[in-house]
Amino acid sequence: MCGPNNWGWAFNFQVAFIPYITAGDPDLATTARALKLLDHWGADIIELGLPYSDPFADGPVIQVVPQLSCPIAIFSYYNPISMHKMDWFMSALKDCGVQGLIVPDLPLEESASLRKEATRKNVDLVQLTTPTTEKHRMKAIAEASEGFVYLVSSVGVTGARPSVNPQVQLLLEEIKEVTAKPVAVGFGISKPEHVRQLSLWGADGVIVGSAIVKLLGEANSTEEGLKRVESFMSSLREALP
Ligand SMILES: O=P(O)(O)OC[C@@H](O)[C@@H](O)c1c[nH]c2ccccc12
Repeated sequence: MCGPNNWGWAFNFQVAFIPYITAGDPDLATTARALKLLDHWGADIIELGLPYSDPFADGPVIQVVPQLSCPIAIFSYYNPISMHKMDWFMSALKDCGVQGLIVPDLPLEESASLRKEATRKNVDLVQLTTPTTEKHRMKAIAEASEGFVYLVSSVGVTGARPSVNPQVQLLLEEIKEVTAKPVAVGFGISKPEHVRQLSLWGADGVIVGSAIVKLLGEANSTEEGLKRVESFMSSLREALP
């Protein structure tokens, strides 16, 4: 069960491990299984990507969410959300047992109405800051962010990277000067040494997406893919303090 807030104890005792997978990739049945296994293997929060096809409302995935012990943050671009009435979308998230929402292409200046609706439904709208965000804007983003702040580690797109951007150490120092909220770092994290480094720099959470999606996508079968994800997750979790 969740603790006193939407995120349970995810950030209370350790560096949170936050895997990302995309709903329906390769199919909804696999997503449903993957959610249960990621939860079992120690995910503290799961970021669940909502493709434009918006399959989230389909059966198998919805049925699994209430069975999970870790909180779910839905990850969606603004387009699928804008195709629905905001209160309907937010009620659908809450009815499915979702704790958070991350919308990477919604600028802070345009997020007020979505944040208002999210607050009404007790869904945390998590904001993102990047290495190029000015400090005063980073402060405004952190203040507006609910639940935790998503610190994007590098410019560019998602994808495993050989090392963590060294700028993240200073970015974490700067963001922690302006907020007491947990800060989870994402983009490119794909090795135990990345996790160790971010923990040393003071990250409250590490978000891993592409490396997991790749393991699932490159496997010859769902079974093989999930087995690979299990050993990958265990290698990363071992690196957490
Ligand atoms: O895939 P990576 O490099 O591990 O980064 C996490 C990322 O996948 C996930 O948080 C995410 C998926 N799609 C995004 C779009 C923008 C920002 C972040 C994301």
